[in-house]
Amino acid sequence: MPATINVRPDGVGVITMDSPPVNSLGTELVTSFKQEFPKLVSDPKVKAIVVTGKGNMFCGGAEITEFAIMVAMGPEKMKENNPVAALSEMMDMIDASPKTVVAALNGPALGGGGEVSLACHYRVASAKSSVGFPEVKLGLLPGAQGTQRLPRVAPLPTAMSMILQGNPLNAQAAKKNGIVDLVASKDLIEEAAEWALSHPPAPISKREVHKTNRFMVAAGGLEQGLNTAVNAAPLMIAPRSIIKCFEAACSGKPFRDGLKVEQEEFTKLVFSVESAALRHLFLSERLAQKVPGVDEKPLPLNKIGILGAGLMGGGIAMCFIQKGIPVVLKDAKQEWLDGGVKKIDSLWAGRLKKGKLSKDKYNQYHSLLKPTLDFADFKDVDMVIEAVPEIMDLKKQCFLDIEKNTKPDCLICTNTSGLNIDDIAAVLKDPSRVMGTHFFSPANVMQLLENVRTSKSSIKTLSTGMQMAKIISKKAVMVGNCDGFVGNRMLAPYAGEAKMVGEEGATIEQIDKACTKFGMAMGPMALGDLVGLELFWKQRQAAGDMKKQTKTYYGPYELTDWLCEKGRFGLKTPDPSIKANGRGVFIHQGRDKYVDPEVVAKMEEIRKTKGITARAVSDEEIVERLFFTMINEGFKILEEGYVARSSDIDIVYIYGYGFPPSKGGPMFFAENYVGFQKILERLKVYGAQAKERFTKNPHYLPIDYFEPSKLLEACAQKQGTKVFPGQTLIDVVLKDFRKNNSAPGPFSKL
Ligand SMILES: C[C@H](O)CC(=O)SCCNC(=O)CCNC(=O)[C@H](O)C(C)(C)COP(=O)(O)OP(=O)(O)OC[C@H]1O[C@@H](n2cnc3c(N)ncnc32)[C@H](O)[C@@H]1OP(=O)(O)O
Repeated sequence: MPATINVRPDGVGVITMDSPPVNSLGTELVTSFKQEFPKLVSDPKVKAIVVTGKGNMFCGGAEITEFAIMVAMGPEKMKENNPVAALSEMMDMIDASPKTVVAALNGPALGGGGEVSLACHYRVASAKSSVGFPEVKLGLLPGAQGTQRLPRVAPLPTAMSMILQGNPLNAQAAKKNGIVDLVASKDLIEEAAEWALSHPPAPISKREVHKTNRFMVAAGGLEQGLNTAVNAAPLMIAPRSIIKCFEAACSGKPFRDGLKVEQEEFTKLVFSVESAALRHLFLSERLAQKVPGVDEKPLPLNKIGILGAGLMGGGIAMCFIQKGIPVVLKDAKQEWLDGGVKKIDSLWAGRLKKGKLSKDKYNQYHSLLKPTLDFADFKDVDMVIEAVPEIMDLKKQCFLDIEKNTKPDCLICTNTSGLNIDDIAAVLKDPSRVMGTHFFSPANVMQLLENVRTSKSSIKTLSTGMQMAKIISKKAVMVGNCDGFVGNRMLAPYAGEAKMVGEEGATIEQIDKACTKFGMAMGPMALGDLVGLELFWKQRQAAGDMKKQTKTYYGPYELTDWLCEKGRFGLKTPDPSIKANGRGVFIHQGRDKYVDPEVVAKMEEIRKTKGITARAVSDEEIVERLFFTMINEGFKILEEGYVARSSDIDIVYIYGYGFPPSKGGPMFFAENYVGFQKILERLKVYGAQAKERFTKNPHYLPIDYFEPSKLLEACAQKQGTKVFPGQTLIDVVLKDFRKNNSAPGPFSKL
């Protein structure tokens, strides 16, 4: 039974929520709770009741997978079978108990779990427990009475921060804010039982909202909270609904009337595409950890070697050290090593100065870092991550040196973002030890890790790579070894079209603004300046033929070449003569930036050379051309088998490229916001325009990124087909597609 009861000798009935892994309030648990709880109420031997959770978790909230089922039923059917209404009834049942009910918080009480605790008359918490309402992160609000109960116990600013931002409170803070009555010092259940026996029933629903909270609402306190929330996430609709619920709670309305508002707002949110997107991300993030076929026990990772003490190598070293894992950091020259260590130290010292890092931790971090020039220091490491410059021969030589100096089972990983990892690995006796670990810059900050599977990587290697990401708290996605992997491969057409619409007449400001208005953390032009404009330029130089670019034509390169030839790579290249801390497309001064007038003049010159007359380009066209080509590339990656499922692409884009979470990632956006048919149709239109440009103007090369993916075409044919709640149509179509087509990627037959 997911809810179990037992009666203690002192007459306290204990009901335990037991639904692993997090005691989420699925239909089964709620039904079982509603059957068992009345037994305690009616049992004459029971004097008081304690509600608790099994294991380390009180309760992780409503069962998130059931929301998709609710939505699939539609609002009408939902009236008959509504799991959240059932949850609310469970709250009423607890609240109305004639016997005192105490929540014994044995661990986190989140969302619906927090609401169960507030339905109880009192809360006794273990020191390691917490209370939180993270629903807003799923585009929702506490829909099982939480919005009406919390402002009846906590000060409004606390309640707002908890529900609008989803910030949990630890037991001590919850006690300070009136949410928890006692933090247990010895035995949680004993102390909760004692509290229950010595206090009368006191349902929160009967309490008046504190007059300070009422006064704050009357004085406009809610608007401030709303503004902060809306500024932080302008595309989200949940904050407005949450504010309506607070208004209802704090305006003197009876509890039941407030619940009606909460119910209405919750229903609106649960049916919204924003909430669907955020729920998709929650589940996708966890699904990405389950890589098909990668199921061996990982190797232990007790010590790590990093080769290359540059910006990436240093950032990667920090990730391990901050988790207590010793790192041997090697470079080829003392000055490079010193520079790397200095940079790392400056980051830790900065945190020390701001009080964000203790002196002890700072010292501990340094004790875990061993800088060296000697490969022999890699003799006992379990994994080496190579982060040297992107030069194939250099990487191959490094791999041979690593092989000579490490244990035979030590993993050898490369942080390359552009080179073929199979080619690098081919120099080794045992290429099965190799995989790609593509970190994003700055590596100690960015959450994404693209783990790259080569054609020879062993399952043990891949399992260890996924485990490594968990240890250092990265969101890892396993991808295949294709050009640019997932993220940069999809970025190429996006960046290419950004340059193309610029040549056609859109201004640099307009291009970036259209993308930030779409929700991107920054526009493509600003992104280029941030990551460094020279990357692609150097790749093309290395490939030997500047005109041909690397393998395919990703839009015009004249402007970037001109900037790179002048040494203006973006944020990393200051220009003291104009007081710029970075110069690329933009002149960066402090935190401000403006488009370099010389860039505008150069763009006009390029247009003149190519015989182009600038035209007005609409924001809509910019968005379609940049994002639809990016999405098309995502479909091609799926059809070629370089990624397991569409949601993995979404995770890459959310955590690595600043794609707006409320749009769920590019593939979710394609399926749920735009529709495959429209994308296909627009790709054809823009593709025809690109073809005409190429045929008429000798300055252009043919573009193949408008060529529609076969998988996209197959999805467009099936558009509108119903799939099981929680599934995506892309993945359903993909399954058939993979059955009937062969493809080069490692996931093509999985
Ligand atoms: C009506 C109500 O007001 C509405 C709600 O309650 S909405 C739900 C609100 N609750 C939440 O948002 C909490 C979501 N969960 C979490 O934040 C974290 O999972 C946690 C802090 C509870 C545990 O974190 P952690 O120990 O790192 O484990 P984590 O990997 O995240 O989760 C373990 C498993 O439980 C699942 N899970 C966690 N919370 C869940 C939930 N509320 N519903 C369904 N599944 C859940 C995860 O998907 C994962 O499944 P998997 O093993 O198949 O991958």
